[in-house]
Amino acid sequence: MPAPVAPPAPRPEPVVALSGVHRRFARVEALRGLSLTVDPGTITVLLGPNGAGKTTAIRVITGALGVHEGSVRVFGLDPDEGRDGEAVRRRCGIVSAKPALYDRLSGLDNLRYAAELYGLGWNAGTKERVMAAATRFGIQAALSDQVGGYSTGMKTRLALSRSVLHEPDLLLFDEPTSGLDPESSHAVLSMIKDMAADGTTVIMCTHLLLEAEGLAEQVVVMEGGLDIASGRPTELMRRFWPDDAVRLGAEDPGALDAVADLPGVRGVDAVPGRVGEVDVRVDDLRRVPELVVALTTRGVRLTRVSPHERSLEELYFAVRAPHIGVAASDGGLMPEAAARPDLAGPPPAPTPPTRPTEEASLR
Ligand SMILES: Nc1ncnc2c1ncn2[C@@H]1O[C@H](COP(=O)(O)OP(=O)(O)OP(=O)(O)O)[C@@H](O)[C@H]1O
Repeated sequence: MPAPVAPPAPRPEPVVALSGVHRRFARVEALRGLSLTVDPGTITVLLGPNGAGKTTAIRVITGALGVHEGSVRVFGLDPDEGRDGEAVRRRCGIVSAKPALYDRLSGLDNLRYAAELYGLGWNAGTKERVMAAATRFGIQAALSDQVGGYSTGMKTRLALSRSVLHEPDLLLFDEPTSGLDPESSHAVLSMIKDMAADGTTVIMCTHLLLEAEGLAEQVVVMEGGLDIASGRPTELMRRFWPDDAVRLGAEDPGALDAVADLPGVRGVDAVPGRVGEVDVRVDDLRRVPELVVALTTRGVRLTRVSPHERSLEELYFAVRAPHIGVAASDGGLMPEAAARPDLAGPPPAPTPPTRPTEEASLR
């Protein structure tokens, strides 16, 4: 008798659940129906052009901003000031893009003040926490200096130290590596990973797609106050590009035309900026040796055969393409899109995607 199949584990209670959230400022509707779910212990990265609503979303989650419509739940509570705001904020650590610090105070006094605000008191245990946080973020040697003399990176490190003093369950970072040198950025990102590995939930905004690549368990691409796509990067990539692809290069670029007619080939895409290379979409990567043999038998001298892994950058531009009036290229990167870092005014009506057949499922 076959063993009974165990029912799937229930999904854990989300740490953050936003549903149909609208937030308006005088003339701008910064959030136009944003929905977002964040599971415990995961890293969610909010991506999107300037003005997409990322910072507003973070401020709504922390209760710094109320909403005009929709529902916001953080740890199952309403973070609005008049409701459970204080209870929510006690469990959150926040680092904004330009952290507010007291320039005239020393780093230590800034941390001490924050510890007192968190209700930790100033005792041996708190002092130990302060030193541990400052050491973790590499700012301990400068703690007695006035913060006004800190570099941008030192200020960010101090703000990061401050954000973890009360051992929050949810960390919200708005461009945490902005202004940091590569070494410091690397250190900060690996600390964020460590904290998530320890069970802390992290939500972060960044414009640096490479940075998000190694970090995001969930990406949320925002545009005009809405989430236009969200999910695990690998799942989103599979939705956009259901086929596996292999990149081929040849000494004679024209020789690669032959590949389109070979068995199992579903399409061939030029690689922007790389003459003599193409991405070949196949029904199964196990076809690749066959393709190589077929091409070499026809006298094609191959210079490159490598699986083509999609990057988060390609995904980002593919997701945004219909919103900026540039069709998603099968080759991935769209220089036209890269040259338009922001939209002036509301996005044009979406154009049908050329490849992503499941685009309709992306909001
Ligand atoms: N306090 C405010 N008063 C008026 N408008 C605001 C305010 N805060 C945000 N906005 C507007 O709301 C929209 C979304 O802004 P938001 O800062 O959330 O975007 P963002 O995605 O974080 O942008 P960036 O990547 O530039 O930081 C923008 O049009 C912005 O001008």
